[in-house]
Amino acid sequence: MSGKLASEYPSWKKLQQIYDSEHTKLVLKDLFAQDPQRFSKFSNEYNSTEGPDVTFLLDYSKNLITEPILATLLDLARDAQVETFRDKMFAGEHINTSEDRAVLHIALRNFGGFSIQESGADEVSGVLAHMKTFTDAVRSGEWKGYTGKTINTIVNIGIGGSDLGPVMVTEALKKYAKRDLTAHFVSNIDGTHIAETLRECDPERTLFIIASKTFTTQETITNAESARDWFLTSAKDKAHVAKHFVALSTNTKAVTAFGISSDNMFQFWDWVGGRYSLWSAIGLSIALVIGFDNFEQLLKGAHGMDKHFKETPLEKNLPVLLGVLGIWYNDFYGSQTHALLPYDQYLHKFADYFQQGDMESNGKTVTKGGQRVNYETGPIIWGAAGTNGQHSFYQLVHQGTKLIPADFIAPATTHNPIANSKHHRILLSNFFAQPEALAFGKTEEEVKKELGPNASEALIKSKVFEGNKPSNSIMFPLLTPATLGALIALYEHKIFVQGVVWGINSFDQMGVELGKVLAKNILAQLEKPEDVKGHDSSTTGLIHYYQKYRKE
Ligand SMILES: O=P(O)(O)OC[C@H]1O[C@@H](O)[C@@H](O)[C@@H](O)[C@@H]1O
Repeated sequence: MSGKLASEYPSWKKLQQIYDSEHTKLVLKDLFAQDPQRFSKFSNEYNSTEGPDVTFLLDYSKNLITEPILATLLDLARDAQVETFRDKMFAGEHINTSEDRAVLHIALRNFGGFSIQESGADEVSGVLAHMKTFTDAVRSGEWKGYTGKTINTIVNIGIGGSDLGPVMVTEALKKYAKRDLTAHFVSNIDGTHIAETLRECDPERTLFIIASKTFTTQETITNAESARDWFLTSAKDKAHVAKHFVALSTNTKAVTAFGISSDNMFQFWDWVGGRYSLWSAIGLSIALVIGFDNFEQLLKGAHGMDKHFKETPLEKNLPVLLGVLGIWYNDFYGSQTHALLPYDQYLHKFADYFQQGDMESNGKTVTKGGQRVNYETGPIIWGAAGTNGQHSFYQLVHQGTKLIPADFIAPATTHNPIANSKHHRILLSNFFAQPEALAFGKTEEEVKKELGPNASEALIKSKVFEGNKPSNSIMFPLLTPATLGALIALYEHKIFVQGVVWGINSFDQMGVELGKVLAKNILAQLEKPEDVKGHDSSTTGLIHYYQKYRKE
């Protein structure tokens, strides 16, 4: 991000030459055969140096790299000044240039004393204390609803970054959940979402958490108003709203205007990006579900990874390694997507979460300086929890025409060792087998041997696995709050590294604006066909069709 396009760096040019001349020779089967030390060379164990013990293994040996290629990829990180920009982020410099903001999710989990000057950074511990007091009161039953009953249901109303993090983490840490507190998450403007949720709620025992950084997001405010109307149908008196509605926001004025008292508002700051906000007050639903101490462990685990990212040389720096490996496929192999494949049911929302985390951050076409890039930026992120994916899309990953790099993620120990951990052993055997199959495939010779002399040529060909499909494997002892925190921070920083190399601003999201503006304009035209003006014939035709058939 030195004002240049990434493709102008000497290291980028060198990588292109290496790709052109060597990629056909980069065959995992041969690379492993040639070097018995390949695993130990291309794997790293992470051990936290601060806070709770967190450890995991990153095995990146099944990538289409050699030592010189990796060294050149790391040169690319150096040419792009990744370390300088990382240090600027940690110091609170306004690296989100288009919005003139600092990028300080690391300040929300700063238990080890990074010195950060930005205003608001010194208020974090106060908000955490507020969250703790509130969380303890609700969970202990001390906080009562308007008829004196305890809270047994929470409904987080938010969208995007004000929804996906809490959803993913409460699912991931369900083992730590207070089971007699039900959590719902309403995000979609589709009235079905709030209507179906409210069917399961008792107004006397439900707490609504209105989560919106701006407190102007149409979906969230509309859902919150409908929730308030529903609540007041039973509670009647507006004064009761105080016991049942809290807000998580940076916008005190709008929160107060909604009718939520500032005592029931949990603050955060403009330097917390929506997709990096689960560590802030936006995490209140997480703290309510798993308890404040576990929430703090999550934060501390992330802080450990922040330290690792800040202090570890590039060669051993895990977010940097993941970042540059992704660039190798995205920009030189032409891979369009990257799959996140956790072999842990608790992580079933992990890919959904990083769809926003990665694609909203790095789905950009112009550099910070306003130049159009002449290379690919952010990959399409997708995935599902294993082994479900194996019975669905893995066919294409194994035998389709596309190269899909993937991260396999799994815990060594399960929280649910039912049937003497038989389930977990089967799960893990698949976690080990899939990357192996992807990397090494199955040759025509092997298939022929298996099928015998009478097999047709076509059948033989259909059973060949070309292999040579790259993957990373991440394994940790057990999915604890601290481990999850470290894992999320690992991917956050990977996204950062890639954004710096591509020279883009990973921290704005201008691309979500146009659709919002057009929808607002159309909303005002929906009543009468003669009001529908200023559109192309397709949009006009669609609106007219709606107007013909709607029943309201
Ligand atoms: O938290 P609020 O302000 O409601 O925003 C919710 C979401 O809105 C979207 O349009 C994006 O900008 C996201 O980054 C953001 O997380």
